[in-house]
Amino acid sequence: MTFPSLNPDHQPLLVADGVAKSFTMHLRGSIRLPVVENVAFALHPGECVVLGGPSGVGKSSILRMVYGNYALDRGSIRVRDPQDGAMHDLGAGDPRLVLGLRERAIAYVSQFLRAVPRASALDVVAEPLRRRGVAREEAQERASAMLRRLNLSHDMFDLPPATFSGGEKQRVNIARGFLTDHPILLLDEPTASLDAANRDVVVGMIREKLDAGTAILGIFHDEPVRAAVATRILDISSFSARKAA
Ligand SMILES: Nc1ncnc2c1ncn2[C@@H]1O[C@H](COP(=O)(O)OP(=O)(O)OP(=O)(O)O)[C@@H](O)[C@H]1O
Repeated sequence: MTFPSLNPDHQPLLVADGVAKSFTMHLRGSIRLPVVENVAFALHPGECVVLGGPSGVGKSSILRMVYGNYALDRGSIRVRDPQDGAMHDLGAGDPRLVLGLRERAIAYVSQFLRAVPRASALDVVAEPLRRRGVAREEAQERASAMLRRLNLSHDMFDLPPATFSGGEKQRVNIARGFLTDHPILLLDEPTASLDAANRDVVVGMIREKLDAGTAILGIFHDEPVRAAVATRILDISSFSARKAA
């Protein structure tokens, strides 16, 4: 007998509650810049929640808080750890917890690749798999297949991505983020620098992730991509701290 409440498909993988964020501009007389407040949402397996709202409303800031890059002023962001099935508050600011959840629960495709000097594109893509214990040969084979799917020229696989074009770097970044099976995937404008053909490849990859039960939280300014992948739009304007300020 199974209990519905124990079915992982019915349980959220991430719950944000009462989240507030402001920035203090220390070089500008410590002016406080409120951004968002009372941010509350849940993310379930197989859904793609797209953060919407005008420029500067706080979409990237929310994504960065969810990845543990930005501290929260208030509230909690609880994330399910596949290791013990329990929800842990990433917003509490424990760096070991943040690193552990990045290892096991949350993958992030940022807008820009932060390449390791001298590491080849293939190694940059394979590295998260290697850290998860996959043997070097298998990790490189899977990385290579992913880069081929994203139409990166084979000549570039052994080169460091530092000198690649914007779209080439973005494809390396996408391949790296999509190769592992983290239950939560954060996407910050993954198709911004891509041509139409590669944009379609990425839409296909996002849909496969959703079919496999991955929960996606993302920012997509590209309207056709957004329409093709979003299961729900979360309008961040409703959490803006500025309208009340
Ligand atoms: N590190 C930071 N220091 C100071 N202010 C910041 C910082 N990061 C973001 N902000 C400010 O917070 C506000 C929200 O920025 P954010 O990048 O989250 O918006 P956004 O909705 O993602 O915008 P866009 O759609 O233009 O990318 C902006 O006014 C921005 O200037």
